[in-house]
Amino acid sequence: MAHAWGYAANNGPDKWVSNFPIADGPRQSPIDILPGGASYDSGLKPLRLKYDPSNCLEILNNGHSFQVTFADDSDSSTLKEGPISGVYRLKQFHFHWGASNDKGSEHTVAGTKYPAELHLVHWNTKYPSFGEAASKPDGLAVVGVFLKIGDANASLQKVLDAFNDIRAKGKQTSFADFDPSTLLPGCLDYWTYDGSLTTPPLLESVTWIVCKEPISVSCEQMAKFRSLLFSAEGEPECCMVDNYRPPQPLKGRSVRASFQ
Ligand SMILES: COc1ccc(C[C@H]2SC(=O)NC2=O)c(OC)c1
Ligand SMILES: [Zn+2]
Repeated sequence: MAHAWGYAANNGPDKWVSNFPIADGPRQSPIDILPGGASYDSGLKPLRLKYDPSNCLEILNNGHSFQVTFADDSDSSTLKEGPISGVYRLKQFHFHWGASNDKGSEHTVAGTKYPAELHLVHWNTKYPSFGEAASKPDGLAVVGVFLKIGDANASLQKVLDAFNDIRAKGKQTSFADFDPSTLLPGCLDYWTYDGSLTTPPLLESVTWIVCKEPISVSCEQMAKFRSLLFSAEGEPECCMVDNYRPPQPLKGRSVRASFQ
């Protein structure tokens, strides 16, 4: 029977190690980013992101978050340069958020938690597929973007408007013609470090690229995130909130900054 991990007291992040021992591994994510402890690396290139809205396929509630999935059978939506070498294809994006605005992000910055965090997941095309890449040390590159309470985000609203069709676990609906670059901050300064998936199987295959500048989200939009359910139709309703893993030990890793 597949292990039913989650974010509750009985199956949450502190319990994952029993079925996924790598949870105590040397390069786990997320981490608390200390700007003073990051070293500026002038060799780091600007992020080169190119997304084709026509690759956008669907939006689904997977019981842990919601994700927007992209066609990844060509190099039309890619991440290049930055800290990586080669070409990484966009596979999906999803979010993590809290029950209240004082928590929700996975990465933190000098202990500061943001109300939510966006993850744009890309896989290295030196491998034949996303599944293959997910098990390789240089297989994945995830761009993380913090969300900060402020003005309503018009681009994010397009995603939230699809929520009525995916309220329960397992629900999905078509979602087309969306450009994820409209969810990026104006400034693409970033921190980067070697890490892992932040959910089981917690594979240590992610080059993390965390943007310094947040994007905005309104209080009303955060309430919409919290209207989703961890539970499937017909099950007792359980609000999808606090679907974040707390920061993990750095274990000697260095964090580099693309900016001074
Ligand atoms: C088996 O492959 C997987 C499994 C889970 C995730 C999602 C995790 S990883 C992250 O950054 N945030 C999350 O919620 C994944 O994403 C790359 C890849
Ligand atoms: Zn994530």
